[in-house]
Amino acid sequence: MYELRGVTKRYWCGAGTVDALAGVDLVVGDGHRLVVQGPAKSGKSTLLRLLGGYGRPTAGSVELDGTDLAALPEARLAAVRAESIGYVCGDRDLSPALSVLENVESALAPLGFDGAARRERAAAALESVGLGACGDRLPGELRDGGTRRVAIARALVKRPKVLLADEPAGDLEGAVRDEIMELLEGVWKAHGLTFVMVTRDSVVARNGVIAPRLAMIRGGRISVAENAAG
Ligand SMILES: Nc1ncnc2c1ncn2[C@@H]1O[C@H](COP(=O)(O)OP(=O)(O)OP(=O)(O)O)[C@@H](O)[C@H]1O
Repeated sequence: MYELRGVTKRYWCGAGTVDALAGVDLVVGDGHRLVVQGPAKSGKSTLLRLLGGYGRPTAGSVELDGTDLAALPEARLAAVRAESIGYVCGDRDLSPALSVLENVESALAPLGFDGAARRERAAAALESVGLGACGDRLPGELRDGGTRRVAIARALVKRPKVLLADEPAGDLEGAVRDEIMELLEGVWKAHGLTFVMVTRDSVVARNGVIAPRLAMIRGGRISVAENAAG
């Protein structure tokens, strides 16, 4: 469960400052899902990064299961990220020179699995996103949203309790975009994950299957527009 209280994130750039988040209060229950939609530069990625334990707020607290991530020493924070948080950020974290299987396996490197266990888990994660037969390919050889599926498998392979997605269907259109959203919906249902997604795209945000609970973010301030049990 996430509980954010009074979260501000201020960046210093040049002579000025930007409050990317300006006093955010937010609760996301265990196994619930939340979609946050807002325009460019409204604070979406900053919010998701703080939920993921990347960076610390300037003020306020970001609690995951009662632990304030902002107060953890860096090594503990890195451990929480590696064990508990799956992060999908388009497909830019994939290594083009590694095979699809190796890309997924690499998420397990900090967790101390031996090679056979890594391969077994990675193969299962690829199977779960419909890429069971593609492990030997390079990411660049996949088509039609395939690299997004690899990125989702890479986030899932550690079996996290939280899945965070930053524009997971960004740049995709039509049927391929819908397939990725349906995949995420299926993942959420199958794994009982706490799921938070941020997007500029109001079509994605309002996609009925994925967004029973929708929040809007503007200028670093968040408001939950619809509040089903999601
Ligand atoms: N590392 C940084 N240094 C300085 N300013 C930053 C930094 N990261 C973000 N910002 C600023 O904080 C504000 C919010 O940025 P953020 O990336 O969180 O918004 P966003 O809604 O994800 O935007 P986009 O949809 O364009 O990716 C913007 O004004 C941005 O320029």
